[in-house]
Parts: sequence; structure tokens; C-alpha cells
Amino acid sequence: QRRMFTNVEMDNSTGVAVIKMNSPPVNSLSLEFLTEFAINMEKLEMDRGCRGVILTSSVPRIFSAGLDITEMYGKTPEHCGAFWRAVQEMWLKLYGSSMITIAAINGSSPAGGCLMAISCDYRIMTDYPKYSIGLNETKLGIVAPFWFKDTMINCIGNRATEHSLQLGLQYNPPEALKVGLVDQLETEDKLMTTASSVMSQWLAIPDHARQITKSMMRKPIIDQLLRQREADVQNFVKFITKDSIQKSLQMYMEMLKQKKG
Ligand SMILES: CCCCCCCCCC/C=C\CC(=O)SCCNC(=O)CCNC(=O)[C@H](O)C(C)(C)COP(=O)(O)OP(=O)(O)OC[C@H]1O[C@@H](n2cnc3c(N)ncnc32)[C@H](O)[C@@H]1OP(=O)(O)O
Repeated sequence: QRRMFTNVEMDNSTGVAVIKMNSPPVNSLSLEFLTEFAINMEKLEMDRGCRGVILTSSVPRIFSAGLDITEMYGKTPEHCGAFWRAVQEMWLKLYGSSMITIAAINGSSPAGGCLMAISCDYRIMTDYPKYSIGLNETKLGIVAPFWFKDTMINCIGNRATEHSLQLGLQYNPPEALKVGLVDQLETEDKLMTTASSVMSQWLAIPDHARQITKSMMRKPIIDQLLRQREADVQNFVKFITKDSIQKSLQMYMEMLKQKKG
């Protein structure tokens, strides 16, 4: 039986779906997870009754740990290529969605987890000091590709992105609010109610005007990736299969395990 990585609950009375990521222990974004996520987004996009999506997590304390490192370590170039296509697809579906997308960030959200959040239209994060969010790729010895970087620039601006990406910064909730990485903080118990109430404000705007405006803002980056999608895959495969990068990933995974023990 196929495993489910996300639960989708559609409320037909409001036209809002809640996608709950549910892949313990850390909602890491595996090839299967990403494939299922993209299919779910596609189905909601095709559903004329669905106007908005709230993205959140069922896993305690974690929104998403980002890309599943085990999908990039010790794998064949073919596997790495298929994995990267799935990462691209997830981003294209989320960043390019015509629906209103709100991230209710109820836990830590490094790297690919942060990408998912900043690909949404609005972010509300639980105000808990131990949670963090940011694109920390350089800390793993890897480089965030241009479409991660440009998504971040569209969210927090050029200078803050440069600072944030070079240092691989992870922000706690008040810091994330200050830099503009999230739009609002909320207590754990009120997070989903607040997300629904923000959604209602966005739903009050006529869809066609909002959708054209959103597309105007995001289309240049999306088109840039679409134009060079296969080259981006080949870049990734070449980069990630290098011995030095594989060594960095191995050391990072060992560090994660040691931290635990
Ligand atoms: C020249 C340019 C060319 C372009 C090339 C492109 C290059 C590639 C770009 C790649 C882009 C994006 C990168 C990513 O998204 S990489 C993933 C980055 N993620 C992280 O750094 C997060 C790591 N995890 C954590 O910090 C913590 O786990 C946590 C999320 C804060 C949770 O902490 P916790 O204490 O609650 O849990 P923990 O004990 O650490 O973890 C539980 C088990 O889960 C495993 N695990 C954690 N994160 C991942 C992951 N991302 N992938 C796979 N597995 C993960 C962890 O090892 C534990 O496993 P085990 O129980 O010990 O077996």
C-alpha cells in the first residue's frame, strides 16, 4: 500500500484546502513526498471550487526539515536527476499557483522547508523561540540555486538575501518577522484560526485581479527556470555527485546524528 505524506482537507463551504505535511520524524522532502505534493497541488489547482490553500504540518515542532539529504547522498546521477526534477516541480506548482497560498509555519523550517514557506503568498509562524527558519544551504557546503535565491529576494529584498544566503542564516521567529521572512507571529493554539482569518481577507479580493498581479510578480523567475529546466537538473547532478560535496553531505548527516546522541 502506498504511503501518504500529506493529508488534504478541502472545505467546500469556504473553498479553502488545508494541506498538512505528515511525514515523521521531520517532514523531509523525499522524491515520493515531493511527487505526491505536486500531484495534490495540481488536483487543487484544477478544482474550480478551491481558491486557497493553507500549508502546515502535522509533525510536532517541525514544519519541514527541507530536502531529504538521503536522496542526494550516495545515489546514482539518474536518481539525483529525478529527485531534482521533483524539487523543481514542487516549486513550480507552489510558487506558480493561482490559488491563495498561506504557510502556517508550526515548527522549524530550514532550507527546502523555508523555500516552501517563502513560495506561499503569506507566512504566519508560531512564536516559539526554539523554532527557526532560513536557507542554510552554505552551512551544508551546498549552494542554493538561482530560483531559491530569487524567491528569497522577492520576499525579503536583495541585501538581506545576500547576507542571509552567504551566512546560511537561520532566524528565530522574532528575527524572521523583523527581516520580513514571515509576515506575522502567532501562538501555537491560535495559528490555524489566524491563518483562516487572513485567508478570508485575501478571499475578498477578486480572483482574476489578484491572480494576474501575482503572476506579474512571479512569472519572470518561473519562466527563467522553465527555459533552462534541464540545464538546471544537469547542474545539480554535476554539483551534488562531486566527491567534495558528497563528503560535506556525509559529514553533515553524521553531525545531525551526533547531535542526537
Ligand atoms: C553551482 C550551483 C549548482 C546548483 C546546485 C544545487 C545544490 C543543491 C541545493 C540544495 C538545496 C536545498 C537543500 C536542502 O533542503 S538540504 C536539507 C537541509 N536541511 C537541514 O539542514 C535540516 C537538518 N535537520 C535539522 O536541523 C533537524 O533535524 C531539525 C529539522 C531542526 C529537527 O531537529 P530534531 O532534533 O527534532 O530532529 P533530529 O534528531 O535532528 O532528526 C531526526 C531524524 O531525521 C533526520 N533528518 C533531519 N533532517 C533531515 C533531512 N533534511 N534529510 C534527511 N534526514 C533528516 C536526522 O538525521 C534524524 O535521523 P535519525 O533518527 O538519527 O536516523
